[in-house]
Amino acid sequence: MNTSSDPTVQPVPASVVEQVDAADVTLSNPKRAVISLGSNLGNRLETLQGAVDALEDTPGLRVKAVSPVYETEPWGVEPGSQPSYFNAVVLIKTTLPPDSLLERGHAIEEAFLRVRDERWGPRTIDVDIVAYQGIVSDDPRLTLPHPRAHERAFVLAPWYDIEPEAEVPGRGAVAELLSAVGRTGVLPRADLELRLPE
Ligand SMILES: Nc1ncnc2c1ncn2[C@@H]1O[C@H](COP(=O)(O)OP(=O)(O)OP(=O)(O)O)[C@@H](O)[C@H]1O
Ligand SMILES: Nc1nc2c(c(=O)[nH]1)N=C(CO)CN2
Repeated sequence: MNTSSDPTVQPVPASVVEQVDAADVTLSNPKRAVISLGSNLGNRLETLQGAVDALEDTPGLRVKAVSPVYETEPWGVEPGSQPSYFNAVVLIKTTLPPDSLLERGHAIEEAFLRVRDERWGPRTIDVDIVAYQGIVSDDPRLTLPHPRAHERAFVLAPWYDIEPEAEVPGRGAVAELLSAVGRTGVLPRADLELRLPE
């Protein structure tokens, strides 16, 4: 049937076509991104798994790899002032642009009742965008790569496990950055595991 001559078939507006494409990463040119997850309040493992599942449930986003879980000393605060963190890194493919991915990360944090009060305060969940494709940007709303990722063993160690050849754009190889910062206070928890959503 020639639909263009059928008055009952309406042409699909371009904006709708774009939405449909954005809803399925298999349809259009997905980008790679690296997400860091951290939790030091409540049931830390359950929360990390919930965040992985929530990422996978996002239209236009697929989780491609999930790192081992690390138990880590709180970084950037007085030693002993906070519970230890569970940290993991997730590799995704997505058709969401960076600002929508950031928004989705904030929505996941809200869903897990993250309270924002003090800087680097304890939290049920932290969702950081470590890198998005090779983009380098110093926009404070979304700095890429994450401005402190290259100095955080709790990001570099799990990322290295699932992508040993990875680079932090503009900073160098994850392997070398990890050697430079060391693994002190970052312990693999081989007894724990996050599931890669099916
Ligand atoms: N790459 C990024 N990933 C996530 N948030 C970012 C990024 N770059 C800038 N931001 C901005 O940082 C703001 C504060 O984020 P957040 O409260 O998660 O910081 P934090 O986790 O306490 O500290 P840190 O940024 O050192 O990890 C966010 O509202 C966001 O706009
Ligand atoms: N070990 C550890 N320390 C932190 C973490 C984190 O995820 N793990 N996140 C912070 C703010 O993003 C500050 N300090």
